Amino acid sequence: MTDTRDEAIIRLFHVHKRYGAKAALQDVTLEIAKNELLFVTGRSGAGKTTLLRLLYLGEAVSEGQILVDGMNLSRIPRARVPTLRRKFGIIFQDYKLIPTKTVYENVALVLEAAGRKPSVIPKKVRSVLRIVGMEDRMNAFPPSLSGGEQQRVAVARAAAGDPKIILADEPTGSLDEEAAGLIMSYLDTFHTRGATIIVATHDKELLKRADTRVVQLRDGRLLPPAPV
Ligand SMILES: Nc1ncnc2c1ncn2[C@@H]1O[C@H](COP(=O)(O)OP(=O)(O)OP(=O)(O)O)[C@@H](O)[C@H]1O
Repeated sequence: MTDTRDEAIIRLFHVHKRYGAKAALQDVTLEIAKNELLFVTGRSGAGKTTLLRLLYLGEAVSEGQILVDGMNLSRIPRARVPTLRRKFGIIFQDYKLIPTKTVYENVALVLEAAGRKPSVIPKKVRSVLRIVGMEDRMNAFPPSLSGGEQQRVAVARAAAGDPKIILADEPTGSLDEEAAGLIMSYLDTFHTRGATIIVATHDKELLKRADTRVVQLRDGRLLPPAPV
């Protein structure tokens, strides 16, 4: 008999997150399977970013439990937080690239911080930049790139360390349709290579994809799945 629980890489049990009197998430229970690609949607303020932040201990839950790849986030000692964070690659809507470092350096920094051997870093950086079509711009500085190009570098940076989980917070929010489609195609590539991917988005074009599970937050609560 298959135990479906073993296939989950992330589990949230009755998770609440409060900021003072504001309930950003209320009683969220959710399982995300290994190598799933999941969209989290909902209006501005519904709790999408909060949900992503809780997964890598960017914030702690107020109540409830989260398990990530076997780690119970309520119980992990501070010394193990870097081990948790290395499971994630994170893509932000506003790219968050370092403007004074080149494209190459922005990606290499993540690998250096993760303690990768210096001898393997150049090959790895070139390989992820090649996937997102930015290898020929590796000596450019982010301010000289378009928004779509910066986001492609941000995707490469998130994927460079071969994280088990990639979180993307409105990754196409400031891009036109064509650039947004490219970003999603690169995320699909890393998904095919085995990553679990969670995308928080309002982008109606992305949400039209028939093959991807969509969960919806409203005022911090997860809506029940729509009947099929
Ligand atoms: N650090 C914080 N302090 C206080 N309130 C916060 C904080 N972070 C989020 N909130 C509140 O929690 C609620 C959920 O915010 P969150 O950023 O998760 O929403 P979101 O769905 O990601 O919205 P958007 O699509 O606009 O990014 C909002 O009402 C927000 O104002």
